[in-house]
Amino acid sequence: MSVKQVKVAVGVVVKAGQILLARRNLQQHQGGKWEFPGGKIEAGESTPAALTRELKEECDISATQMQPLILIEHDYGDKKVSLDTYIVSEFTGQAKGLEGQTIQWTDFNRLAEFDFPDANVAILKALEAYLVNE
Ligand SMILES: Nc1nc2c([nH]c(=O)n2[C@H]2C[C@H](O)[C@@H](COP(=O)(O)OP(=O)(O)OP(=O)(O)O)O2)c(=O)[nH]1
Ligand SMILES: [Mg+2]
Repeated sequence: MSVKQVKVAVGVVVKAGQILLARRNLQQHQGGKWEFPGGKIEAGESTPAALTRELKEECDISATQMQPLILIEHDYGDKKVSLDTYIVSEFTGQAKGLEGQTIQWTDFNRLAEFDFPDANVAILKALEAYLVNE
């Protein structure tokens, strides 16, 4: 049996204390859940390059500053993911959902109200620690 494994670049985009969320389309893996924008890293591509490309493709923003937050390995059973997660602290452009997905800016302290994929629990913990020390 082959289990799909993908390397994903994930961006926690922060602006004026708010965080950018996108809702995964229903037909996707983990469909209907909220996520931090991002996508698969292509062969030979660095994580920052992949994240910059995905943020432009999905949300129409150009990231200009990012730093690593945490690398999460998670097994969903039907798919294994490695989420190389960065904080995107500066960007240009105005975010919009270019792939039909709903996007939303939210305060950090309201993130618990959103239904995220299981792998994101560890991202939220790391983000809390990051924001406390900022
Ligand atoms: N972008 C993103 N993906 C996440 C998060 N949490 C989480 O478990 N994932 C998982 C869901 C997917 O299995 C994978 C992201 O893949 P993707 O967005 O590039 O791929 P996709 O499902 O849209 O598939 P594709 O059509 O692009 O091939 O990582 C998150 O916060 N952001
Ligand atoms: Mg994606």
